[in-house]
Amino acid sequence: EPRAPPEKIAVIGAGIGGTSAAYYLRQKFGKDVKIDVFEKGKVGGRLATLNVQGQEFESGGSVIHPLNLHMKRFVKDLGLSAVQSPSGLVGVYNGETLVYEESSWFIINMIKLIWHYGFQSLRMHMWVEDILDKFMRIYRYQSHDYAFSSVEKLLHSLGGDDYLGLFNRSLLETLQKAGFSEKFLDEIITPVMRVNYGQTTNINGFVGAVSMAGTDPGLWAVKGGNKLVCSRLLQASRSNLVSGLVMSIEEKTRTKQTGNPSKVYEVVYQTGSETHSDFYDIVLVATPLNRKMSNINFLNFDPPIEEFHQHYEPLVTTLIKGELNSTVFSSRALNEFHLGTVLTTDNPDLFINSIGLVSPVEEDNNPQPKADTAHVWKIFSAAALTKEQILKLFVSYDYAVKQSWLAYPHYTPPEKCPSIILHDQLYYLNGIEFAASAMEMSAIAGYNAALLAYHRWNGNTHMIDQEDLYERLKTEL
Ligand SMILES: Cc1cc2nc3c(=O)[nH]c(=O)nc-3n(C[C@H](O)[C@H](O)[C@H](O)COP(=O)(O)OP(=O)(O)OC[C@H]3O[C@@H](n4cnc5c(N)ncnc54)[C@H](O)[C@@H]3O)c2cc1C
Ligand SMILES: CC(C)=CCC/C(C)=C/CC/C(C)=C/CSC[C@H](N)C(=O)O
Repeated sequence: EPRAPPEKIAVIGAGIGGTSAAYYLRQKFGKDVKIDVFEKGKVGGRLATLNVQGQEFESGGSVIHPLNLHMKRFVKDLGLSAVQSPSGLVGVYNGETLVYEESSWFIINMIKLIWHYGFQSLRMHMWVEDILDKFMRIYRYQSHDYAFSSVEKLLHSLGGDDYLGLFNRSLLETLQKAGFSEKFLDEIITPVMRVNYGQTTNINGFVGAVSMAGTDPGLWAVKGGNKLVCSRLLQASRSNLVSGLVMSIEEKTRTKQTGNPSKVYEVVYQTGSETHSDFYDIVLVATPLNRKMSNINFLNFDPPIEEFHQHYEPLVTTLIKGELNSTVFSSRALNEFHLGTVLTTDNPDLFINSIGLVSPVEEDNNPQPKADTAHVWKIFSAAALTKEQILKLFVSYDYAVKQSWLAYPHYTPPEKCPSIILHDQLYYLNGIEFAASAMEMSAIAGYNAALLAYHRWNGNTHMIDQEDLYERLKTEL
């Protein structure tokens, strides 16, 4: 006999991971299960906007890849629309000069790249494309309802030992072995890792490839703000949003109406100054587990659930409306400075990772730097900028606003991804960020956790951790 569906499920965290999990849990478990989504801050989590003089700008997760199929589907199915992300010209600054500068002419760019770096740029493109090609297999597995019990097994199913090897070695090691030159790594690859992950080529090769994919053409964002996906997913999942801080989760035995004792989880949470608790059959934790970010205590588990000491990289997003001092980066005045983004090399004297022109979340255009005009620039830096630092970068500015993040894991390969299954019916989504942190990765983790919870609840072991899925599904329609 099929097992009765669970009565209540808790999801902790209303970022893209938690809200996509709630959406897929509803699809799998049906209309009767009660789903509570706990959120201590704002729905969206690391998808957020900041207001600059009446207009909203992305301050967290901003760009989405054209092949991020879950994000694409959410936008379509939830009645949202997409806008193209700014794709202005990019330069690379090393603290003294621009070591690389894009031109608006495709052919000139090609000649420049070949002149400086031979065919390494083309080889890099092919390397990323091959990794993305294999990455796309996850969509086929998930559309056939297959789930994975660990991030390592998921990665292995995409491309075997080579794929897992990418995760276990640094990007530097992988690219050096593949024959890429020091100059190319320092001047092109490191600046991309700095803008996207605030780190160097010491990150793992998989997140390195994801980061390079973040420079592909056709990047997009959600009109009105990426965080709208989270609120729409919550609505569509018909979950109950609990605005509160989860403090602890404890396994308890409860006698249900049927008279049989069953294992449940007691979730203790705080709303304002009040403490409450509730019981759940299944719990999904959709926030990084560490003291600084979530501080959830797992009580009385046998064996105990390990303490998480996952270090997340501090990062500050600063939005400034002002007139850029282009002479910081080149001898040219602003009316001859056509770069929309300046990336930086790994120079300890530099106090920013990147600076780029941005558009409001409602707009679908490419801002161009113009002389005597104040534009909104987004700066990523490891620490908050001082007024003196801002005045080095801008001739003048009207408005500045900042948001501090613990943004993404500090990657130190080789490392083990935290388990997805923490206990019998207790799941953890954010271990996937140790492979790579991106919106689509959290959406994949949300879907995977919903499938895993469903199959484990119903004893469908044949739908979990299947080997050779790619070969097996090749012949299926
Ligand atoms: C500055 C920045 C730029 C980025 N740019 C991009 C980009 O361009 N493209 C891209 O794809 N990705 C980008 N990312 C990464 C992307 O934003 C994240 O990978 C993704 O949003 C993570 O989503 P999540 O739901 O897993 O976690 P989160 O968004 O962190 O959600 C977790 C939620 O849980 C809540 N929570 C935590 N503890 C508790 C508790 N005890 N009780 C209740 N609630 C709790 C938090 O408040 C939070 O809302 C960027 C990230 C940052 C910070
Ligand atoms: C998950 C896959 C296959 C692809 C995602 C590619 C992608 C969009 C990578 C970007 C990841 C990231 C963390 C970017 C941070 S900064 C983004 C942007 N440059 C900005 O200026 O805000």
